[in-house]
Amino acid sequence: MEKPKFKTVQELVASGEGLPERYIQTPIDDNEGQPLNGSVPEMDIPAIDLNLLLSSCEAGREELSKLHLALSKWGVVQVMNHGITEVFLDKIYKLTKEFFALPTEEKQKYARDIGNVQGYGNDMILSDDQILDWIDRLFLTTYPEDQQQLKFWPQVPMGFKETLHEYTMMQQPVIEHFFKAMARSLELEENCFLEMHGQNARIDKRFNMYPPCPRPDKVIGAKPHGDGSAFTLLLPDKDVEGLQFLKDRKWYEAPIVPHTILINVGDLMEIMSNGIYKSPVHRVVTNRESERISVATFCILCPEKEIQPIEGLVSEARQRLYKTVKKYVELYFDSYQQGRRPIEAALI
Ligand SMILES: O=C(O)CCC(=O)C(=O)O
Ligand SMILES: [Fe+2]
Repeated sequence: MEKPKFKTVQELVASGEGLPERYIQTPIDDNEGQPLNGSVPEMDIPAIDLNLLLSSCEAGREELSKLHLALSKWGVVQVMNHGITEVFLDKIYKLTKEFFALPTEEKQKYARDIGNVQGYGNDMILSDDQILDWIDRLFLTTYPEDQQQLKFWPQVPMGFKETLHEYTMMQQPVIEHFFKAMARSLELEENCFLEMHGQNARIDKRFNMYPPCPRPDKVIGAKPHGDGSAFTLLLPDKDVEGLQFLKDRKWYEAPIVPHTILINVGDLMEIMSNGIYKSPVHRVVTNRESERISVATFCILCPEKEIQPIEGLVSEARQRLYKTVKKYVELYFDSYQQGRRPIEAALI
């Protein structure tokens, strides 16, 4: 199949050509005229103990209310005690860094095809007037197995494929626990989200690389967006900040807490929770000095399943806010690149 003609940001930097116009943001109204790299306060999100969340002791109940508070206020928590070892998480970071450090020709072996999101490349270009994000990425569906496109799974660095497979398997119990904990924190039957989630729920992974940028005041790493997932497990860079969340029209920096997993609510959970848990808008800013990497895991519900607010969360006092949606992911990709929030299309 024909490969798209693109230059990744890493190639652009290496070519020394200077900064193309296409990366320069025109003023955007939600940053209230602030330079993109202005300093912002840190958000006060709690670290939640995943093990404790499912325990019925007093401490477990307290943990559930901490979860409820954080997800309704920010839509984000740091999760500790998730059962994935520090050594293993470090291996994921190391392999991701090594992949992006490979020569261009090697990475291009995994370049995505036109019309396919899976594979290696720069920001997806969907229209001529789109302002591009300062990001290169490798996007892979890792579960279920019949949706994997193994030709995009890097052969080098050695062990990448196996580790990725192992990581996906290790995440399954974390995902299941988190779905159950969210249900319990909303006083729902603990399997209700998992049942809506469906057997063929998909897990997508995005390895993100943000090279150092000559104009962090005018160029963005990832434009403001909410995730189209049920929720996202994120390993943000361990040393380099840049991830910010929007709350009440103000940006806040996500703290770096090594070896925790940052979990943010996605649009699908916002719909299922009838808006109680928020899918937060977030962005990534760039900096002049350091590259930044992150690894995002998106839990996507089976696209054929209908998603709607859980009955127990609709009442006279809390009217139903969202329509029933199907194939949300397709709708998502179209709106996302046009800078619109796809979830608005689901509002009643
Ligand atoms: O790089 C990050 O920290 C966040 C990436 C992100 O928001 C995404 O991949 O959806
Ligand atoms: Fe995101």
